[in-house]
Amino acid sequence: MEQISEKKFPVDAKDYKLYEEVGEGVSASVFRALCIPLNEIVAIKVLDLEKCNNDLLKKRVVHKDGIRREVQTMTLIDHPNLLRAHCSFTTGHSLWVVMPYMSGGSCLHIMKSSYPEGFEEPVIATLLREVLKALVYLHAHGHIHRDVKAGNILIDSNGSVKLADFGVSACMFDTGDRQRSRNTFVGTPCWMAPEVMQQLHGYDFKADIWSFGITALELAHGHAPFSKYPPMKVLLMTLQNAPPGLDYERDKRFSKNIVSEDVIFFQSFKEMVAACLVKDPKKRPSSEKLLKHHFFKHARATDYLARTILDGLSPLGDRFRLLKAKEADFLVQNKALYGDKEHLSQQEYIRGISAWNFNLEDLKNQAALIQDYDDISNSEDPNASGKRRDGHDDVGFPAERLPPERAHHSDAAPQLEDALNDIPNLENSLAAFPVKPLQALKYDYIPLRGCFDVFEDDANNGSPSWKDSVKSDSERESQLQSSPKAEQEPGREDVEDASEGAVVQCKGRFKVTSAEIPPASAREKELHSQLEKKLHTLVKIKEERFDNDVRR
Ligand SMILES: Nc1ncnc2c1ncn2[C@@H]1O[C@H](COP(=O)(O)OP(=O)(O)OP(=O)(O)O)[C@@H](O)[C@H]1O
Repeated sequence: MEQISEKKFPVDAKDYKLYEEVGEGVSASVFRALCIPLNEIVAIKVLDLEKCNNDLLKKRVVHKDGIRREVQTMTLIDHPNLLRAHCSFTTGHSLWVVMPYMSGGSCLHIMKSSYPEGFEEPVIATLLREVLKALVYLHAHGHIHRDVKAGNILIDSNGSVKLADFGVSACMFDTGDRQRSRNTFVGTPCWMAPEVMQQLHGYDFKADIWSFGITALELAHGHAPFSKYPPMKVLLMTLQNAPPGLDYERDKRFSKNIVSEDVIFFQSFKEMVAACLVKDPKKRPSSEKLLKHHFFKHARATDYLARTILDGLSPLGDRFRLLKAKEADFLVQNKALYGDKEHLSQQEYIRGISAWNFNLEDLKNQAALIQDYDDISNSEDPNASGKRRDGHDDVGFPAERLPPERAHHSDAAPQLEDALNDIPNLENSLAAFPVKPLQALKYDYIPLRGCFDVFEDDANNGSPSWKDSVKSDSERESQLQSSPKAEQEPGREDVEDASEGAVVQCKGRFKVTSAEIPPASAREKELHSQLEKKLHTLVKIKEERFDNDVRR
């Protein structure tokens, strides 16, 4: 039992009156509640400890130790932008964490209810600045948050912003078992940094900077890049594709007038995101440095949030109920399409499901993407599928589009050999991967794969061809080059410019530039191809294991 706040919050369930449910996560339900002796409204996160012990959650590293760590972190931290627990206690099989009630709810909920296409620029800048202040504090105190995303950014009625959910946070100063937890695979796939997925050399607080960049895009678009894809595909895409970023064509609502403030905003926003989404963590700025980025000059006082995005919103409980009802409808309507409910029951997806659409065009696009993977694998080794069935030896890694930091190395071949040697680590990482890849990578469910969609525009729908879209984008880019922008701000030397190099390939709206494709020697090519095959097999093995687990 713990007690931290200056006010004495009681540590007995009978002193609280639970009202409506206002949130739900993988491991917990959150209720609005009254603290009777203090006559104060609070939020209580109720974690079912029994449930947290089940196998699936264990895989997600949300077991009792994780929960204990979360509560510990929540009680020790002390920063206005971090959600601090008042107290915690167990009652029956549950752990109750009592915290301040954030009546605006999470940014994710607000977007789902009222801003499905994302927020306006000053709102984004304000939200992100507040989150970044929290990260500066956490990092300075040796913590990695590991789950930065819009769903964990909470807003109070006066517009104050707090970063929540330390369920997967880790301490940089941990040793022994705790340190090993930094070599595990935790977080939410869309927001997860490549080095967290790869687990080749561990990771540090720069993983939060990547997630922060993804969150920036999430707030701008209403959903995270790749969010329509199932987790295993997100993993492949994050590792293989060029980092996502703001795209002039797609995001021109942020730069309505070519000579206005909007262009400056767009350019600084784009640069800030590009700085975060560099695959080499060493090249990402620290949170402290990022906070100095001129993008944050567009941020306002937090009461601006109360006057804008919170204005006119219905009470959090009502919004939550509505979203849940939509999700339930979706499940009923699509049960026939998607098969048994088990396939849909991964919490990460259910929570995002209300914004999903079924889109035939996109289904085709996704099928085409998957075909690419099949082709690569099959063309390079006609016996590959037979080998995969045999098991562990033939496990793999993405090769052709390795991260640029690797591709640029002149001694790429030894690094690839390293990567091949590290395959067992990657396999372990994937073994801890929490959720079943849905159908997109399921070769035995071809008619179903990739049927989920969130927003059409992600998949280049309706674009005449990728070449056209790239051309128009680069034309606009060159217009922007001559516009006033602060490229020379301090810290830019750290920023990898994802736009350098000619665009040679385009998947959806994401470009692969020549800078990212190494001039490969024969040995490198051979290693690339081996790695690629091995990753395919690894993904298949993981899926089969998951299927077996679910059947059991
Ligand atoms: N203090 C609070 N006030 C209001 N709403 C809250 C509060 N804490 C959490 N919520 C709501 O409940 C949701 C789930 O909470 P939380 O993220 O802590 O659960 P979780 O099981 O740890 O989720 P995750 O899936 O992110 O691990 C949040 O997204 C938010 O909408």
